[in-house]
Amino acid sequence: MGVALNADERPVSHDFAIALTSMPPLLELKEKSVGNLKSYASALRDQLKNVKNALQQMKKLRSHSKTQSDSYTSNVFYQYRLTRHMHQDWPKWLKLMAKKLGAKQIASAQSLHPLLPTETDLSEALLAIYRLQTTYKLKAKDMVAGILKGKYYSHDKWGVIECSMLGLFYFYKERYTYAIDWLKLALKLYKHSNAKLIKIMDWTFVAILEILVEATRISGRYKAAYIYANRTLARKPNDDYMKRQVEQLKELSQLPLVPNVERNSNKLYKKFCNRPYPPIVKGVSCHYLRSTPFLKLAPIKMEVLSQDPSITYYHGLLSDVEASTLKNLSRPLLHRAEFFDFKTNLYAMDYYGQRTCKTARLDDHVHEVTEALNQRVSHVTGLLLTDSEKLQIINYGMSGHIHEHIDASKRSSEGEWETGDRTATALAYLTDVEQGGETVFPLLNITVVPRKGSVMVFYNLQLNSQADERTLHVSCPIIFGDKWIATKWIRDKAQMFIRPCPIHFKPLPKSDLLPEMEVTNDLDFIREEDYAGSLMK
Ligand SMILES: O=C(O)CCC(=O)C(=O)O
Ligand SMILES: [Fe+2]
Repeated sequence: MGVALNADERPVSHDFAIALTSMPPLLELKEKSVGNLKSYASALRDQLKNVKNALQQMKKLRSHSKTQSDSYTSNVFYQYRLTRHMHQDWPKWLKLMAKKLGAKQIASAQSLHPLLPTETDLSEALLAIYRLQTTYKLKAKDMVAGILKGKYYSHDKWGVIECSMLGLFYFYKERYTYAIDWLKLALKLYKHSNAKLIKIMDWTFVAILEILVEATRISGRYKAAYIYANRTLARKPNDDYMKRQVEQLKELSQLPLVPNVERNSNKLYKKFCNRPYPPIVKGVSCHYLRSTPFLKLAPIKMEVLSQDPSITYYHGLLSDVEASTLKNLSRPLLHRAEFFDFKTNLYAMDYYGQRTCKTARLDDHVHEVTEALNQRVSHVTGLLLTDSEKLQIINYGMSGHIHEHIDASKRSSEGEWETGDRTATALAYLTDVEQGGETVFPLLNITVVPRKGSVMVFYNLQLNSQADERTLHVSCPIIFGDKWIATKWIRDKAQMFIRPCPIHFKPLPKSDLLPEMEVTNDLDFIREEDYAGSLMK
């Protein structure tokens, strides 16, 4: 349940890290900036040419005067030429020198500035890497080599600055082991990098060493801290703080190595998403569904993943074209995910990174594909989609995920929602995902791998309409790829005669396995703009 922040407190962001749909504008922006910088460089080159020409001309005159024995006053040729040159050419050169260079390009760069990723965007990107690395226990050196969970991907190499930023980010998150790995990698990469460029971006070798001193000292790795402090001092011999550090660390480094225990995330999704890849999906049974006249003509392959609670995976329910149509219909409507706060009965902005995705709702009759999907879901489930919610499309962002949750409202008495609680969820996968992004039911030990065109249906309610807490599920952080889904939440009231509560129904005992879903002030939930902000000041 969320704590809604005031609209004014929301940091401005372009949502670049939140959704992949934001990436094409970012790439366009990059192309524009490159074009602009090229044109600026060409203006500077033209100016340099002018200066060189002027020098050339001057040199010619000077050498002329030196080689001639006759004096300036007696040589009519030289006299006339020099007079003309100094009178006519020089004011021209002066004018060229005074010309404001690249004014057009500077104005264009300034106009692009508000469109650039903000501090919040960068914080979210750092947080995405953090989520990815800590969920899947990835090694920094593997990530830099393009290896994610044992699979190699062609990649844009990260350099000193990317590694240093991550090092500092982990440092602020008090995850020193990761911080040290990233900072050490940054130092290693420094040797093969353009030091001048890195310096322009305010990173120096010694700045990285200084953070390493802190990270190793705070985490109790005194020997390493002593070495880094000495290396820093060698570069900054007058640094009194570092002198004191070296003295203290010399003594501390005699102590046995006992690194401090680091805080570990207790988030369920992290525990359950990091399983061997590819996950083994154990279905109960698999057969063709031919239960209605429609399905007799077009049988659907179904995998029963769980009988109680019922979770079924229907394959080939949507074609590739239909999946693309749903994505395209939603694109203009996508916005940062909100979540329903049952305390306030309002949709609230998700400031705590519980859902790192963009969402949109599509009307049932907006297109023949939305109608067809409804019809097919109704055919395979036998449920009535009257009063069901509008189709929700989700586009996950960088390392996008959804924390553990249940789809039912979790209230004991139905009724606040006029059409009843969410009997079932029909979740259509609109993309395959290269790695990660599985839907996991931790309490049932079920992992569902997204398959484009397949629809997974699970029942959220017991037959007495109370939430079935065993359906707790998460969407694991995407490791590589693009994940889109379409979710249809089917409401309870319409199923009154289809799913009646039997007379001798025994409700499930209240589960104490269900995590408390209140937003806590756990560091995992804290938006990291403060950290990234402080990195850049
Ligand atoms: O994307 C997924 O795998 C799960 C989505 C989900 O749980 C939801 O939208 O409620
Ligand atoms: Fe869900």
